[in-house]
Amino acid sequence: MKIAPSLLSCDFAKMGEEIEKMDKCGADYMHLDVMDAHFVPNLTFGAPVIKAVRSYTEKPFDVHLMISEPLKYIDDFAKAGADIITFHAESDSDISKTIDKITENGIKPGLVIKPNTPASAVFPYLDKLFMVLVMTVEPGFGGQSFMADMLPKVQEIKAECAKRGLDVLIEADGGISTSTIKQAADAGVDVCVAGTAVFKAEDSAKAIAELKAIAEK
Ligand SMILES: O=C(CO)[C@H](O)[C@H](O)COP(=O)(O)O
Repeated sequence: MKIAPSLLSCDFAKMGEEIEKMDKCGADYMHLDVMDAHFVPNLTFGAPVIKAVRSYTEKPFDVHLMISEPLKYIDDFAKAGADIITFHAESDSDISKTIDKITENGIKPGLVIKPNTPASAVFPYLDKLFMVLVMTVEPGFGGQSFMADMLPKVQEIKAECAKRGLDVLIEADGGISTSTIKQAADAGVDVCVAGTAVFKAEDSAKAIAELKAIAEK
């Protein structure tokens, strides 16, 4: 199980140092939540901030675009140093064109589905994807409760990938903790995003190690 700490829960005044700390604590990816106050009811940061903190780690930047028109901004996030860009199937941009734009920039593409979107929404694009992100909360805010009823979607996507011989990573985002990560792992999740569970822990290194140990039991 890979752990991607969500910087949404970090101290924004020290984002660079927080990234450096997560690197030392054993994070696999840095998960950066970009919100536009339109696609979701919250506003965070954009490409200039990501560019400013890029040099604090060599670990991959996993950039989750919760924005209405991702296609317009792919070049900006690529230049800022994203390694993986995930965007929503429910956004206003053409899905195929957006995936192609991400790939043309040398970035790994991922498609995200909100809780009310069926697993089948990602099926037409699976052969072009590096990752599928299944939201286990409604996107917009950290600290929400894990929706275990999203896990059958993980199993459906895993099964479809296996049927087609595709190796696509499945990421889960929202409400991941020591109480929920085992269910996610058992369903086939490869990467868990964790905000509160890592940043609000007294010892973030211990929290990441614990999450991994529980997932791999
Ligand atoms: O994308 C997100 C919200 O849209 C966050 O990454 C997610 O909620 C993680 O936070 P927590 O682990 O506290 O639930």
